[in-house]
Amino acid sequence: MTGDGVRVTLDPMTTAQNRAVLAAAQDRAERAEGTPTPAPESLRPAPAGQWDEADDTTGSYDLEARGALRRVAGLSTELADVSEVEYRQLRLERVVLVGVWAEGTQADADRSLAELAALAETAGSEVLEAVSQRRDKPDAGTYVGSGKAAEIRDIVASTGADTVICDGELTPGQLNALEKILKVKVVDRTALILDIFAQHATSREGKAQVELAQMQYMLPRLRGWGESLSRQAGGRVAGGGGIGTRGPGETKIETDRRRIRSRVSKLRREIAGMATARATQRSGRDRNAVPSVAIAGYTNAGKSSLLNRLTGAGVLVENALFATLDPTVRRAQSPDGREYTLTDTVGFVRHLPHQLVDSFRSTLEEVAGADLLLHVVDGSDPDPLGQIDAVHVVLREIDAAAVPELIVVNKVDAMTEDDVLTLRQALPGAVWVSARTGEGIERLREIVAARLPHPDVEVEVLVPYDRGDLVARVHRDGEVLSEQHEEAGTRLSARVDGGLAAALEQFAAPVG
Ligand SMILES: Nc1nc2c(ncn2[C@@H]2O[C@H](COP(=O)(O)OP(=O)(O)OP(=O)(O)O)[C@@H](O)[C@H]2O)c(=O)[nH]1
Ligand SMILES: [Mg+2]
Repeated sequence: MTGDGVRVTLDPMTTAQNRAVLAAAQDRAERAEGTPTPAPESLRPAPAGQWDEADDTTGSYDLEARGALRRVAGLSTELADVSEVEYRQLRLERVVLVGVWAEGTQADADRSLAELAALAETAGSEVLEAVSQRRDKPDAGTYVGSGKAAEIRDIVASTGADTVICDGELTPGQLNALEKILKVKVVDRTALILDIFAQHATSREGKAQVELAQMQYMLPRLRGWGESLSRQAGGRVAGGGGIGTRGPGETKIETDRRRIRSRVSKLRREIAGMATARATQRSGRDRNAVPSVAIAGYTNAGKSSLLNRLTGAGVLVENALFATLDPTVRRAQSPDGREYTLTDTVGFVRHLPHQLVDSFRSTLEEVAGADLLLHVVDGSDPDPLGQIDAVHVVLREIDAAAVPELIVVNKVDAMTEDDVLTLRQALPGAVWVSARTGEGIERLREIVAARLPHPDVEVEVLVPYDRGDLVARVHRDGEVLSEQHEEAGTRLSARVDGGLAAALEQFAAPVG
């Protein structure tokens, strides 16, 4: 059955986040419009004031570099390899969004499309229109019903869109059938998220992980893309001179398949190698019994901002989805002087493509292996509880559900008092902070310190003055209960872990 169609013109003022993402996208689009010859322009630094004000708590240098890279990367649509082409052409396209709304309220459906819009804009597209349809379930053949498809075809024609983005993961058959009707390229939410990851990956490991996910997405869809590409010859794909002209024939598809399969195995091997190196570093930290705290949460919740606020790390902060892909580990210190590590990680999203969860598994082990999880929630989002649920789904997938969790509601500066009151009832154990203003950060530091695993051996020692190194270690890794300077040395009463207790044994002193 075909239900009622709802045509939504996205109100860019719905949420502050959406507004800011829109502004950033418009900014990008304007800059791109003024650059008919992208190469020289892209090498010029962005004018001052274009980005968040430059300060080392926002990693603004990285942001600038990313903006420049993004445009240089646009040139790579000239690559002849179909497997490299398909993911690099979403940016700066003019898109129509299409959602099927099968469950939940109208508000849920609107939020889902608003998120799709934010994703599209993060990828560099310009959103012209958003349409959603109420149905029991997506149409098996064409995702939306056939009547709706015809309506969307008219919208595409009248707005001059060159791409339609569907809010789900579509089968190759659905993508194909829709392209036949709409006469423009159709991509799904999974491809869109993969595209953003591809644009944001910077490290060798991150790039390999994204490419692996892309290849796995690509493999079953190869034929579909081939057909659509050949039919689109001479189409309006932005910046893609020649992309549409290379429809691979049957043999080419077979060759591509083989090539992708062998690339997949190679990438798996590479990623496994890099994961081993990281595991070695991690076990080094474990041996020294440095407790580890992982920051996780929905994308754009303010995880990197919080890391910067707690450690002055200078990690990239951007009002864009999936700004962070690589884990950053920084040392932090509790108010009582103990050291621990804080790790910033990739953000999660509703229906995070399983290909990405799979290929980022080794990175996400940082979360699963942590002693404490700071689950950062954007309190100013319209649906913080929905975001928490989505994060829990991913945490279960990566076997991190058992890690002790501390919910940190961020962006309280952007919340109304009413919102705070409502959310407080739903989240009684949460800590309330603003990474931006610093509000609540000291309290957070104290709570984190209290939740760190406690060293469990109590010692009473008299350490001679020439072993100041040991005293320093007790301060750094243990918990000092009392300290006195006596003639023969420093008398310490402290709680430490087993390793340190063994090193201190020779200086054991009777309580006195
Ligand atoms: N109003 C307000 N905005 C904040 C706060 N913390 C972060 N932001 C903004 O939220 C946006 C996202 O911040 P990030 O720190 O990059 O968020 P993230 O969770 O690391 O995002 P991803 O790495 O993309 O998943 C940026 O525009 C920040 O300036 C806060 O306490 N208050
Ligand atoms: Mg981040």
